[in-house]
Amino acid sequence: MLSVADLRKEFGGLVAVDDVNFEIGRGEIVGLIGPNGAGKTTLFNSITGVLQPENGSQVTFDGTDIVALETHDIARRGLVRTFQIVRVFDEMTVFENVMTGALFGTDESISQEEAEERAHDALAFIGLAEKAELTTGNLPIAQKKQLELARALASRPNLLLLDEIASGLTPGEIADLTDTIRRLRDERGISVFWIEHIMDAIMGVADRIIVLNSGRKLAEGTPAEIRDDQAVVEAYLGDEA
Ligand SMILES: Nc1ncnc2c1ncn2[C@@H]1O[C@H](COP(=O)(O)OP(=O)(O)OP(=O)(O)O)[C@@H](O)[C@H]1O
Repeated sequence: MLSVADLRKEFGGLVAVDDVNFEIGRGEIVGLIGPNGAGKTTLFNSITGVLQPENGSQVTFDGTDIVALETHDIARRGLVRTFQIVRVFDEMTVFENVMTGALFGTDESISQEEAEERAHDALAFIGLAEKAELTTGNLPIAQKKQLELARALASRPNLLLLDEIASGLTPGEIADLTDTIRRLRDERGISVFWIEHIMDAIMGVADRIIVLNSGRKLAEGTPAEIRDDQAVVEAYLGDEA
């Protein structure tokens, strides 16, 4: 469903993403790991229209070339992301935040009632229904992260891009979050592409892992293959795992 070919992004003389190629299939959970500065966030930004990649980069989503499209246009086609630093609106209620996803994330024009239904459904699925009327700014970080997921879900994504959603959470919260992400795939058919530094979060749930190092794809394989890959251990996992 997502096909990336020869993706390249430079900042001045620095090649942050260096001719990267990969595909993500329908219903897959794919992890993206690598050391700080490897180019993971730049790769996400180049796919989602936040950054314009270099000429010759190809990004195709469900058969459509999305390289030149704007972020909101890409989101409306079903490719939706969360951010490393949560970007929920603190002064709004939890429900109002999820409504922004339901109303603005989707390609169809839907009624207020339909949007409210989608928002309630997303909150219930993520396990935040009881918090719907609380002011977002007062939520603990784990619930803000759940809220980001609920807002993304309310916009009916086909592919969800998660940027370090497990950071700052306790092991118990990470286990709950991982379970939710697995359910999003199993029960809603949503594919997931997930940047993560916390190996316990990603290794147990990913079908496949892509490793970036200095902008290049260093390895790609099942979690077991990646753990055993000598080049990956030397570049990254030796410190992290
Ligand atoms: N807007 C920018 N302008 C200049 N250089 C940038 C910019 N954004 C990122 N970089 C550089 O590009 C490289 C890749 O950064 P990026 O943030 O994509 O890495 P990352 O793998 O996401 O790192 P982390 O795990 O720390 O989030 C780094 O050398 C970084 O300093």
